[in-house]
Amino acid sequence: MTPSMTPSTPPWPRLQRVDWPALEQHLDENGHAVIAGLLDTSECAGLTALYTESDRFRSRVVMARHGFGRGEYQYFAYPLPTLVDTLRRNLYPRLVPIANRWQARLGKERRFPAEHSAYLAQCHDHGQCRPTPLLLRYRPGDYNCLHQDLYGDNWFPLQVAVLLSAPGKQFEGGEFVLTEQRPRRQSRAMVPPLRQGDALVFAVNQRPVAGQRGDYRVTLRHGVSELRRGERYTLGLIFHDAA
Ligand SMILES: O=C(O)CCC(=O)C(=O)O
Ligand SMILES: [Fe+2]
Repeated sequence: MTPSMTPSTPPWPRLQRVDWPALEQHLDENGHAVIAGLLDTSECAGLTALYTESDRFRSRVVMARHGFGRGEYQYFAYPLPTLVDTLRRNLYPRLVPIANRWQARLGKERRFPAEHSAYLAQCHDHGQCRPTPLLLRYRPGDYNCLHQDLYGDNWFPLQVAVLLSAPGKQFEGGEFVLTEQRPRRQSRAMVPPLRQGDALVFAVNQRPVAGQRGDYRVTLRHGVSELRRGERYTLGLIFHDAA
C-alpha cells in the first residue's frame, strides 16, 4: 500500500456533503450525474501510479484486439486497493434506493440489498466472482467504443467512473460520451463536463422515463472520444462482480 492510497479524509463525510436529492433528480432526468471533486489530486495521482503495478490486477485488456476501441485497461484483483474498496462500499448504499426505484419502474423483479457485502454475496452465489473495478489508460489516438458493462445476468443498474487526469493539462480530447436510445426515436448524445477527481454516476443499461402511458425504457451506452494529446486515466467502479 503506497501512502497516497490512504484517503486524506474518510470518504464517508465526503459523501455526506453530496447533494443526493439533486444528484438523484439529475440521474432521473438524464441517466447520469456528476459528483464534483470526489477525489483530490494526490488521490488521483496515487491511483494512476498503480497502473504499472501489474500484480494489483487480474487481467489486462488491449481494446484494439477485441474491437472495443484503442487503448487499454486492467481489472483489479482482490483484495482491492483500500481507496477503491472504500469508494465502492460507500457509494453503493447511496445508490441502492435509486436503483431499486428504477427496478420497480422498469417492471423488474430484482431488488438490491442495502449493503454492498450482501450484494456481492449474491453475485458470488450466481457464479459472478471476479472483481470488476478497473483502471483505464488512453494515449493519443485512443478511444473507447460505446458499450455497456454487464458481465453477467446479475448487474447493478448504476456505475461510477472517476476521471483521474486533468483535462486541458494532462490531456486533450478524450471526452466521456453517453448516448441514450429512445424507442422509435433518434439517439441523444451527452457529454458531461468533467474535471480531475470528478465522479460520474450513470446508468449501466437502461433508465425509466415517464411517458403519457406510463414509464418506458431508454437504453444508455457510454464511451470515450479520441484522445488528441497526453495521457488520460479513469477509475471505473462497477458494483456487480463478473462471471
Ligand atoms: O475512460 C472512461 O472514462 C470510460 C470508462 C468506462 O468505460 C467505465 O468506467 O466503465
Ligand atoms: Fe465502461
